[in-house]
Amino acid sequence: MHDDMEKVLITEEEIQEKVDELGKQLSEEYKENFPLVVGVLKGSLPFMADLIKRLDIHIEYDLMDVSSYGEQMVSSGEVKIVKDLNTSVKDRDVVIVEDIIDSGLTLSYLVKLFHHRQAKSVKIVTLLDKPEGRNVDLSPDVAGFTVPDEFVVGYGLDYIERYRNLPYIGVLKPEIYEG
Ligand SMILES: O=P(O)(O)OC[C@H]1O[C@H](OP(=O)(O)OP(=O)(O)O)[C@H](O)[C@@H]1O
Ligand code: HPA
Ligand SMILES: [Mg+2]
Repeated sequence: MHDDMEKVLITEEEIQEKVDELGKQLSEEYKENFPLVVGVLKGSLPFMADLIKRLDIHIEYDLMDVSSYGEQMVSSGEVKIVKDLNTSVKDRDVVIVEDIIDSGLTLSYLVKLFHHRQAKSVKIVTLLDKPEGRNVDLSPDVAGFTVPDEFVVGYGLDYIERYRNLPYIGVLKPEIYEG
C-alpha cells in the first residue's frame, strides 16, 4: 500500500473480479446492438481499458473529456467539455463508462446531452457509486461498488492529479489533505 494511504477500500483483486462480471453482463445485454461505449476522461481510463477487454461482442468506443472538480474536492457545479466525442451518438445505443458518480452532476449533464443529440438509448455504467454525495436525482444502470461518503482515490480517481495510477481504491491519510 502507498505511504499516503490510510486504508484500502477495494483491492485490485476485487476490482478485477467485478470488471469480469460486468463485462459478461454487458456482453450479453448488448450483443445485438453494436453499442458506442463512451469513456469519460480522465477518471474512467483504467476502468474503461479493463472493461472493454472483457466485452466479447462488437463495440465502438470513443472518449470524452469533461471536468467539474478542477483541483477541488467538491464539484464546482459546472461541467466543462474539455474534449468532445469524434463519433455521432445519433441513433446509437450509448454506454457511458465512469469511475464514480458522486454529486451526479457530470452524468446528468452527459445523459441530457446525448439524449439531445438523439441517441437511441443511454446507459450509465460506473465502477463506484457514492449515493450520499448526490445533489441531483440520478442512479446508474450498472454499478460495481457502493462507497461511503469519503473522498476516494486510485484506479483513475485523483487528488490534485495524483494517485490515478494505483491499482486499488483507497482513502488518503488526513495529513495529505491538510499539508
Ligand atoms: O458525480 P460528480 O460529482 O459529477 O463526480 C464524478 C465525476 O468527477 C470526477 O471527474 P473530474 O471532474 O474530477 O475530472 P477527472 O476525471 O479528470 O478527474 C469523476 O471522474 C467523475 O467524472
Ligand atoms: O471521491 C472522489 N474522489 C476523487 N474524485 C472524485 N470526483 C468525485 N468524487 C470523487
Ligand atoms: Mg478528478
